[in-house]
Amino acid sequence: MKMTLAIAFIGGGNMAQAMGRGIVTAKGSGETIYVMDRNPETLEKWQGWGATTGLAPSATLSECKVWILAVKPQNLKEVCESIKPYLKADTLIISVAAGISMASMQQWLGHERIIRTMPNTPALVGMGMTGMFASSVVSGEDIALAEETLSYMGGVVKVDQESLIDAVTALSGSGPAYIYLFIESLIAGATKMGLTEEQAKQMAVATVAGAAKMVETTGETPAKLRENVSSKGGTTLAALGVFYERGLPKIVEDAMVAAARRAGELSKELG
Ligand SMILES: NC(=O)C1=CN([C@@H]2O[C@H](COP(=O)(O)OP(=O)(O)OC[C@H]3O[C@@H](n4cnc5c(N)ncnc54)[C@H](OP(=O)(O)O)[C@@H]3O)[C@@H](O)[C@H]2O)C=CC1
Ligand SMILES: O=C(O)[C@@H]1CCC=N1
Repeated sequence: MKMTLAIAFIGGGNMAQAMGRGIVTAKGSGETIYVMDRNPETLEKWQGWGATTGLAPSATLSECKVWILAVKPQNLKEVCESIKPYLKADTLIISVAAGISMASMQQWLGHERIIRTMPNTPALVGMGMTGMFASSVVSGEDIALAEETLSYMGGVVKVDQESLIDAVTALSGSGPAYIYLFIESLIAGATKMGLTEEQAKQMAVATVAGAAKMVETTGETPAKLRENVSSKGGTTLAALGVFYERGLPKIVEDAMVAAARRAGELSKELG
């Protein structure tokens, strides 16, 4: 027997699929999920996970208590206007859109029960991180429901000011891309030194994952763990010297500021 629909993804692309996959893995099936996306090829993947799908807004949306808004910020206003007729008073909206303010979504939807979140794509493997902000009109029950939904994808951190969602975007939302660039660079450096692509990838991935796990589990600061690797007069200090000389910490800070600034620009341009 088909299970009752519970969650609707509005937009079924990259971020929604990462989140959906987290739910499917945790629940064993996508039968409680409804996905609305205008691309039939995108929907095929969801159908393979057991989800119900639709190409355009329909009454099926009203069957779902939680709606996850997962279209690009540029598409959000038109999408909100198209789904608005199917909203019920108790529908809980979770937005994952970068830069779009709570006030704009409340206005476009004529609805107050909205939670703003910033997830990341490692949700796909249950190792996501989501920052969330709920306004004072959202009940404790709805916040708990949002946290439960998001916990299928990994960790959840609540922030108490909406503006901090831009900082979350600059750290964990966009962050996987920074780490992928670092991994790409490690692989490129190692293959130039003669390791095969496969060997380099295996070592780069294990190094990044191992270092992150050390920070998570040892209770040591990242700075102390870095010092533990850095033998006096050794190889690590030779490498770190280049990173400092070229200003890596400042480069990272500037990059994060650029991401947060872009979120602010999206807000000004789109709502
Ligand atoms: N990707 C990431 O790592 C992260 C993304 N986000 C946020 O997630 C949101 C989605 O991003 P992402 O998944 O990368 O984007 P995608 O483009 O991969 O997915 C959005 C999907 O929604 C569809 N869509 C757009 N408009 C409509 C419409 N009117 N009706 C039906 N379907 C529609 C798109 O179709 P089409 O392609 O035809 O436009 C596309 O399939 C963004 O707001 C982004 O800020 C947040 C955190 C991380
Ligand atoms: O690049 C973007 O705008 C989205 C938001 C965070 C990650 N991807």
